[in-house]
Amino acid sequence: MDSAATLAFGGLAATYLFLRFLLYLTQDAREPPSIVNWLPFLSPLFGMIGEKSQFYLRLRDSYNLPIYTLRLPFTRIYVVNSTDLIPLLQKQWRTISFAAIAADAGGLVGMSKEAVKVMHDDITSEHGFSVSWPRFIIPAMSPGKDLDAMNRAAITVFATEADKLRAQGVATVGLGEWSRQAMVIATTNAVWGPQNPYQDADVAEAWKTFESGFLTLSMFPFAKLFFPKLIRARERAAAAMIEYMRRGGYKTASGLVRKRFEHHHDQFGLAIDDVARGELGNTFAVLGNSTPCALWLLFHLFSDNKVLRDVRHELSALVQESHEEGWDTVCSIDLASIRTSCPILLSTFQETLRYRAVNPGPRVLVEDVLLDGRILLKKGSMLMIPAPVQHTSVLAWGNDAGEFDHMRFARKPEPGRRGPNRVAFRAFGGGHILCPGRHFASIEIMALSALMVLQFDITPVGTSKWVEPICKGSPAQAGFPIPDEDIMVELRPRAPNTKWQVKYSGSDEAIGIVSEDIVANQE
Ligand code: HEM
Repeated sequence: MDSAATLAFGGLAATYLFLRFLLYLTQDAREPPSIVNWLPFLSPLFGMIGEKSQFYLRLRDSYNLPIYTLRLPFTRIYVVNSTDLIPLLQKQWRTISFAAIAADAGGLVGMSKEAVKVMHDDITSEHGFSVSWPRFIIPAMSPGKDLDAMNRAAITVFATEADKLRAQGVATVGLGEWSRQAMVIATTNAVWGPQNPYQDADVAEAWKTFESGFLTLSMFPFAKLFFPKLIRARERAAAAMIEYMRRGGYKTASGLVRKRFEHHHDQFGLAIDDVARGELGNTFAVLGNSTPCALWLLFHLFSDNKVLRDVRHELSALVQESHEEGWDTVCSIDLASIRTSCPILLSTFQETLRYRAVNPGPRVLVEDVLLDGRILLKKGSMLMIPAPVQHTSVLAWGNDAGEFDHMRFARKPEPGRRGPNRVAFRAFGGGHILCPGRHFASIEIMALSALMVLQFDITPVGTSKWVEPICKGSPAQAGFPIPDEDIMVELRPRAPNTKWQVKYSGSDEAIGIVSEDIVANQE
């Protein structure tokens, strides 16, 4: 070895030893054990980027720890495996904060410095902006007339889309693209009302571009210089939303948007343009999970004949037939009845959420926390409760945790078979950070699926065999995996000369999907 090589090798070895020592020195013995340190501060990054949610499953199975630390450059992440720790963590919602993450998104959607400051003020108090708004909108998103109006608006779009497809006869579509478009139009119409800016395909496309680069923007401090395309897309969507707000579009929007306006503008004094940019942030919550979730439910319903048969049987009982000149049959359905009369569809939906959700459940420590009087979590760190870790836990779900069982949530308790574990069901979050859109999204996605199951046969193009989609390129921030290639399918109307009359009458009771709603329904 020549002296230059010796010097380089010596330098590397010294740096390595120094970094290992730094790791040791800065890790408190009461913190969760730090793992994956073969290349200090960098090796966890390789796993997180390369393996995505599979990384956390591998670490759970290899190390068998209730909670562990991943050390990264300038930060650390505590990753939770143990279901038993979740209630303890949820009690500390002020200091193990989701609001702090939501507040950081203000800058990314281009809100003013004043607005971003308001979002960060009193971050641990229920009177602060970022903690109080999710509570403030709950009445508009809970069972009642506002929620019914939203679901009705979405279902009107689905019924029209189904009519258009039936009129085409056999249609060939990409299932992902078709369901995404139907969900985007239905959901955004339901949320932003008759003046919905996303009705303009150009604005919807700009939003899609911005969404795909959101994580990139959040990671690079000089994003404006390096990613002009993303910034242009954001500004295109922002301009449309600002115009919508200035024209008073929110006045005819859903209760959700009206409540947000009242909270952000009337109570906290945000400027109209900032409120509008806030709606870009809201679009992540509104569309991010529901669109891919709808695809996966359709996939599970149509790719397994048994599931399709069971769900179709259940739904067919809700259809009333009559006759009208020019039609073989007129079929009428009130989709409000799927909430109470379709336990197998509901169970298939819940199982789809359990089996497919990959949300990382991120939180930020805004203060030091001594969990259970023994586990130290340090201020400034991140904490994650990855949904797939909970959803595949054999302890929580039994030996068949790795299998898709469409009856899992519908079956009566049986000796020797574990029932659903509600704490380990993380698709909608839990405790204080529980998705307020869950009632709307559940009805909406099941309604779309119900119409498709009743009206169409769907088969992959050129074969009757469905293939599990590969999702290697799915974006890291996606709440559900996005397939690398679309699933090309043929949609064939089951009874071509049938007229469909679809309505949604509404309901005052929540569907029991998360434990918080099941308890509330029983009270
Ligand atoms: C299948 C569809 C959906 C899923 C799986 C889902 C999932 C989630 C999850 C997991 C969280 C909490 C984040 C966490 O624990 O880390 C959340 C929060 C939220 N979701 Fe959803 N969501 C869905 C649809 C919707 C829809 C349609 C809306 C609005 C119309 C919505 C509005 C929100 C809001 C506003 C929050 C923030 C709550 C807070 O800050 O406390 N979601 N969602």
